[in-house]
Amino acid sequence: MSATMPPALQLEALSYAYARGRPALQDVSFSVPPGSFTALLGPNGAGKTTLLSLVTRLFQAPGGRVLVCGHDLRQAPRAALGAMGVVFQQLTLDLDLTVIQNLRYSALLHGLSGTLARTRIEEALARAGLEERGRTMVRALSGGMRRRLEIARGLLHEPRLLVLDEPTVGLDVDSRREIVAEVHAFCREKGLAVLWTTHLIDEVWPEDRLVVLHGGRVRAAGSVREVMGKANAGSVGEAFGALTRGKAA
Ligand SMILES: Nc1ncnc2c1ncn2[C@@H]1O[C@H](COP(=O)(O)OP(=O)(O)OP(=O)(O)O)[C@@H](O)[C@H]1O
Repeated sequence: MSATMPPALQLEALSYAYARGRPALQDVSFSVPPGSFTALLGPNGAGKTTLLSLVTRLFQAPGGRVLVCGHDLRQAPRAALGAMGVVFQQLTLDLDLTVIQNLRYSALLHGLSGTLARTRIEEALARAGLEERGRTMVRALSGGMRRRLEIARGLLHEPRLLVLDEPTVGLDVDSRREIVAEVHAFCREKGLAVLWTTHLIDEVWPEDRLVVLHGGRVRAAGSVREVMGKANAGSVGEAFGALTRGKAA
């Protein structure tokens, strides 16, 4: 990875408040280095989904900056969003279309057609382990298969950054473990940067980057070892407990 490459994602001083209540995010800054797996770990209500809504431009922060591979989301939204694949927390597949129809529709939205689209769809089917299921209605797939399909769909346009909002919610233990391992492997093999939000400490691997969010604030960010050091903890679980104890200010 080139030392001059900009971060895959850079967040600078992001804050956000819903109409009622206290701010959901306060002065959030961190970056996702190119090719890294960065886990955004926070308990329920920490602000993870709100943060991803700012990163995907569903919401606009009143100040601060979001840069995707060096592209400012506000100044150059097409370039910024084009460099990013997204997997939202809620399923966004059409259950009454086939696997291939869902992929083809997304390919078209990304401007992919003809042979290129067919090649990318074949790659996506293979990546999701759904080669034999292309003509199956999504409704007939298991939860794990649907998630794999969504992840493969998010990679159709070959983004350099993939952001996922608690992608294992609702999956059984085996599917969850497999999907966590697959995305880690893909990140390592293809140099894809990943921002993975979760509240589950066992989804964080020792070589990951880690950002701990609590009460809308970044409590610690860095390598897993650095975050554990900051919390004076012997494990990710201990660090998470120490950094998220009590009410956030
Ligand atoms: N539409 C909304 N209107 C008002 N407050 C909201 C809204 N959505 C979220 N919040 C509040 O903003 C804060 C952050 O919520 P958010 O959903 O971003 O957290 P989260 O870390 O994704 O939590 P979870 O793991 O439960 O999804 C919480 O206090 C939540 O109650």
